[in-house]
Amino acid sequence: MCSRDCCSGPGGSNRGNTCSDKKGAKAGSLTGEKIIPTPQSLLYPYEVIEEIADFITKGSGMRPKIGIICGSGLGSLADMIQDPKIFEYEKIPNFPVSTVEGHAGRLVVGTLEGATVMAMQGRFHFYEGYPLAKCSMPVRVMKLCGVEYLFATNAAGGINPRFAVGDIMLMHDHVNMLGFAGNSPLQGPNDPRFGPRFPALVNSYNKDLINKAIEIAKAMGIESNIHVGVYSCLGGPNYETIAELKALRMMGVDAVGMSTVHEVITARHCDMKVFAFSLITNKCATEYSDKKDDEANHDEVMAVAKNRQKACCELVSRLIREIHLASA
Ligand SMILES: O=P(O)(O)O[C@H]1O[C@H](CO)[C@@H](O)[C@H]1O
Ligand code: HPA
Repeated sequence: MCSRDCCSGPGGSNRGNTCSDKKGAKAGSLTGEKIIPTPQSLLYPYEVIEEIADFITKGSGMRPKIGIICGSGLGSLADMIQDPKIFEYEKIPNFPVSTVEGHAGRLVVGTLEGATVMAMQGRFHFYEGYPLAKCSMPVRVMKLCGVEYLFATNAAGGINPRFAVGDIMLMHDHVNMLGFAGNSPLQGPNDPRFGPRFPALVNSYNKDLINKAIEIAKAMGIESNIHVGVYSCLGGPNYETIAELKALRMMGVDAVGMSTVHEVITARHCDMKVFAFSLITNKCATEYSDKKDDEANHDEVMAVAKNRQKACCELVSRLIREIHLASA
């Protein structure tokens, strides 16, 4: 089974759900040929993930314990890493490439507050044209590199009216809208070496880490900018309509974005501890208005992330320090 970008990602000549490398399968087309569905989990068999993980652990000489995914404009989280070994995505075998502004496209391995860490400076989104299994494949790579804790960060729109731009929402749950639409990174045959066929997702977001983060926020004096809430991932790349935002709010969603949930599902499936937060980069309007200011835009998202990167970096580094000290 082919796992290369030719079959399943932006720039690939055979995008969609077909694979001309598959024995006996014809490349599909929209002109009447048979379309061969490629189960998402077959895109990256265990052995391919293992090869990528070997490439990183051998290339860096490290087995990182904590994995970080940098959200839009939050690449500075990876810049904190000391003695970094940097792997450009395009030079990692079988790795996708980043196509979104604010996602540099490199994996950084090194130490942070004494802990060995690896950070994705650039994540993959469904709207880039990648299947979910491909978007979250690096989480499995992290697992096989030795990672036990996933720190997933994102930029998100605040739906909860109490949230202000620049606040940080610690995720304690999610509503998986892509899942509602029948999409999962775990679709296809299950490989039990990663985890069970039917993983439970209650308690996905580690409560101890949330509590520690709240304590850290108090010590940093940013307690009033910290919330605990529910994130929802939509497919994007368009931002939401007012009616969608109203519906999400009625469902108990506090912040909305286009990422993270499939990474968390993949991490929980392989039994990682998860800590995740959303930087609220814009307030989502839930009432109709003619004001242009009410419309989300990626430049604003990036600008707010840049302004708040210091606080995000401090929160992450202090939490990593606590994890490291507790395990030392
Ligand atoms: O979730 P991250 O990658 O932080 O990025 C968020 O910001 C982008 C939209 O401005 C979308 O990609 C959305 O998901
Ligand atoms: O308002 C938003 N909606 C979806 N994704 C986002 N990422 C940042 N802000 C937003």
